[in-house]
Formats: sequence, structure tokens, C-alpha cells
Amino acid sequence: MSLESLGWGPAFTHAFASLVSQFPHPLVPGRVVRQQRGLLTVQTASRAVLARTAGRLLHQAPGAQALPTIGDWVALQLPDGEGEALLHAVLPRTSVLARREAGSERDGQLIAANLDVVFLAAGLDGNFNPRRIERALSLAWSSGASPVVLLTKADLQPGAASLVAEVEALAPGVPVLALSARTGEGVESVSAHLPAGKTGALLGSSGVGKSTLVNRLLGDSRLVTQAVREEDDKGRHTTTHRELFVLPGGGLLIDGPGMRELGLLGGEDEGIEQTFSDILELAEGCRFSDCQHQGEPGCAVRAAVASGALPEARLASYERLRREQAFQARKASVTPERENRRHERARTTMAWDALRSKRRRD
Ligand SMILES: Nc1nc2c(ncn2[C@@H]2O[C@H](COP(=O)(O)OP(=O)(O)OP(=O)(O)O)[C@@H](O)[C@H]2O)c(=O)[nH]1
Ligand SMILES: [Zn+2]
Repeated sequence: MSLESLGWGPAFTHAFASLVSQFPHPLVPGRVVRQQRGLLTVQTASRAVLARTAGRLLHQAPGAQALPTIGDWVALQLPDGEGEALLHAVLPRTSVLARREAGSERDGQLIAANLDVVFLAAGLDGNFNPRRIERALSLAWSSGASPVVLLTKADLQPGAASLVAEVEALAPGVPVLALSARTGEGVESVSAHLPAGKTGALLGSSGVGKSTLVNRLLGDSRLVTQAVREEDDKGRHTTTHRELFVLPGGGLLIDGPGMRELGLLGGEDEGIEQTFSDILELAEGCRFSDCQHQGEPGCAVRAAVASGALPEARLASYERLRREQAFQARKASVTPERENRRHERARTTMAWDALRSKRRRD
């Protein structure tokens, strides 16, 4: 596989050449094509290897942003035989998509690097929310890549055309495509935005149809590119990896369950987020990113209540809903083992009670 087909260009050649001279051992360039937590797979011109980040890079890196992420071009020291390669350096990025952590001193968490296009997918079914698209757009713009909005599940929405117009109005100059991964309608216009050698990332909350779309785009090549799915130690499918797929037309697309955990695009609490977007926006101004608005210093939400900008009753109903939701989430997360232990304890208690009452009778 040539580096050019993975998106390599003259700027990288240049950066790599000046970097290599600083290392005593031979290095080869490659691109991070798969990431599962800290485990990276790097594709070089000759092969794909697992790579470990060199200790020096780990310790010298000024902040998390300097560490390798999916889409990065890196300099590797290949192993003599089998085994892991050592990743010594990350080449300067042309763009970087990071989760924003408002009010925090820390760097944003990296999502992907060296993107030309960021596809923001939103479903045209029940949860359609232009506000969320707006927020996601600002994140995409700040990456340095160009956003393209994908309105999925168009087959479920007879009024798709007017919603496209609505989104176009809030995002002047941004292509807005309606498509259906189910019928295939509009899917080819997605590939048209990703010519050979260009890299895109697909972002969107769970259920908007990202996997279905990727399957459509990949066609038969999915079977080749899809590696064995990892399982964690409990045999569950892990949901954190990101992968760079080569589309039949030569475009490169980063996707994976890890691409949906973008706070801005909403998750399970998106109903609440939607309803109380004003509070969430205020909360971005809180000093602590995990502020509970319970009297922490620098709390922008409490400040808004104090100034009268946010009615106290509205904050109270938001907090009540959050508590209910947290309770539901805890209930849902009772694991079988925990459930077993509870039964175990109940049986033991019953045995003791029986023994005690027997003693009393004796
Ligand atoms: N009607 C319709 N349903 C679709 C379309 N695309 C996906 N779906 C359905 O929507 C559901 C979610 O699709 P996925 O492709 O798994 O969504 P996802 O965004 O990958 O979700 P995660 O894997 O949880 O991140 C599935 O039941 C799909 O069959 C579409 O274009 N039209
Ligand atoms: Zn606060």
C-alpha cells in the first residue's frame, strides 16, 4: 500500500526528513489506522504493525494533544522480527479534531488528526435538532477541516428537503446532504466529498446510522477491512476503537463506535440536553468542567440564577430530571453478578433466621 494512497503528501515528506536526522536509529513513516485506547495499529508502506508509544514521547509530550491519535502520521522504529514497533514521533498535523472541555485548563481530548472533511451525521427521524448541529459545526470548523452535514434516514422524513434548507440556512457554505443508507439514496454524494487520498471522519450520536452508511460506502470491501472484533475480558464487544477505512473510490474514512462519544453530539441524555440547552450553555462557563452547580466557586449557572437571567425553578426541574435519569441509569446497570450476590446474601439471611427461630423453639 503506497503512502500516497493513505494521504501522504510533500509536506509530510519534508517534516519526516528533518525529524529522522534527530534520531540515532532508522525510522519509517506510517499512519495510525486503528486505535483502541492506547493500542495503535500503524500502516507503513510495507505492512501494518502494532505500535507502542516510546517512553520519551510519553513523558516529554506537553499535554495529551501531543500524543498519537487515529489519522496521525508517525515515525516508527520497526522491530527486528515480530513484535511491536516503537512510535518515536508524531508529524505536524494539518488539522486536529478534539473534544472541547470548556472551562478546563486541560487540552481537549483528541478525536482524530489530519482530516480534510468532518462529516456530521444527524438523523432526520424523531430526534432532529438543528441546535445540536450548530454546536457540532463549530467544533468541526475549529478542527481545521471542512464540515459536511449528513442528514440520515431521509426515507423516514417526507419533509427532508425543507429540513435541508433549514440546516443550510444556519450553516452558510456548508454542504448539507440528505441520504438514506437503507435505500442507498444520496449515498454516492457522500463519496463525492471524499476523493482518493482525502481523509474524512464520521461523527454522530449512536443510532443515527453511521455503521449502516459505512457498510454502504464500503460495499464488498467491508469483509476485507473489518478486523476481528475485540472483546473485553467479560466477552462484551468493546465500543471504543476507531478505524480508518479505505473506500472503494480511494477516499479514507475514520469511523468506529469511539467516534460517537462526542459530548456535543449528545448521548443518552440528549433529551434533557435538548430541553435545557440554555443551562448546558451556561455550564460551559463554569470554572470546573464537572461542576454540579451546587455552590462550587466560579459556577456560571448559579451566577445566572443570582442575576435573574435563569429562573431558579427551571434549574430545579433540570436537576430533578437529572437525578431521575441517574437513578434509571443505576437501575439499568445492575450486573448479573451483583444480582447473584444479592440473592446469595438473601439466602444466607434466610438460613440464619431459620436457625435462630429453630433455637428459640428448642
Ligand atoms: N429507515 C432507516 N433506518 C436506518 C437508516 N440507516 C440506519 N438505519 C437504522 O437505524 C438503526 C441504527 O443504525 P446504525 O447504523 O447502527 O447506527 P450507528 O450510528 O452506527 O449507531 P451506533 O453503532 O450505536 O453508533 C438501525 O436499526 C438501522 O437499521 C436509514 O437510512 N433509514
Ligand atoms: Zn456550575
